[in-house]
Amino acid sequence: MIVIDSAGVIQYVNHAWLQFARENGGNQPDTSWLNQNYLNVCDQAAASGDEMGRKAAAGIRKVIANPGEAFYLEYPCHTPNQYRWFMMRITSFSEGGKHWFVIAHNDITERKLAEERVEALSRQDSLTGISNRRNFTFFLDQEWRRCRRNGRPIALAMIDIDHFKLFNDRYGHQAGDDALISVANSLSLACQRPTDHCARYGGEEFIIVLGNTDLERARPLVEDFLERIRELDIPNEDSPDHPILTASAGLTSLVPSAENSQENLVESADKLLYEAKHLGRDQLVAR
Ligand SMILES: Nc1nc2c(ncn2[C@@H]2O[C@H](COP(=O)(O)OP(=O)(O)OP(=O)(O)O)[C@@H](O)[C@H]2O)c(=O)[nH]1
Repeated sequence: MIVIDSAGVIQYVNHAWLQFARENGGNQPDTSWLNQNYLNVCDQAAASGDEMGRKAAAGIRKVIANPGEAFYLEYPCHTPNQYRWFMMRITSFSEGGKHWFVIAHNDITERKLAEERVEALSRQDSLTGISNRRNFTFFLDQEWRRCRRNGRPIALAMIDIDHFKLFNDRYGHQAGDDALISVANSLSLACQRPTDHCARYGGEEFIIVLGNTDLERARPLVEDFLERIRELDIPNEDSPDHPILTASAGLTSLVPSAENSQENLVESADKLLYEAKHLGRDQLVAR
């Protein structure tokens, strides 16, 4: 923590400040902090392209201009081998007819790590560990915009496990969960390009987006996804169609434009999946 005057000149530094400076390679003597202009330090950082330096300087000036206000800034401060986040807090007090400004930096790394863990979990399907529908929507939106900018096609496939109710009824819900995990693993292994993404869309339904891919190129890829599910060789002996776990898929592709939407893409794939189910399951319908 430091205290500055209204010109930005440091009047006081506490023990923790000095210790942090020593531990972080500052080899200046402890007393040299006093009378340094902290605003200048931030301005110099800003001039060398440091965005946080610019924000800090602006925040300090704002509180100096309005001493009743406070300013908070969360900023990363990583070293090559340490992930760190700090929060800078600027408040003021009056003493001897003058305003003084307290600048405190608190280590908030633990909180940031916890927030990042929560954020990652909120994007993940809790059973299978692959993306959930929310994260898929986010990815589709990015990929849609990219393909629209570049005038490139985007393909989308809906894949639904066949007769999964019969599977659950015969082998139990836990075996059903294990089967979903195996299917998810095999689909995510197959989706390796940065422009591809697979997610669990709902119960026994998976969704795959293939950026930069037309129908002709997408078709064999989705056929391969269905083959990978067959190759898992998970018995589904009560299925009236096949004694192993299979899936049906609907696939479509379009070039994003003002005349169509992401919802159109998903709806079309869903309709084609419905057709695949009605044609006898364990197959792809692509159009
Ligand atoms: N074990 C398990 N089962 C699930 C999960 N989510 C959905 N299901 C089951 O998936 C089954 C889906 O049944 P239906 O929608 O009738 O579809 P289906 O039996 O696969 O039939 P078709 O799709 O027409 O081939 C239901 O029995 C759900 O309980 C899950 O997380 N774990």
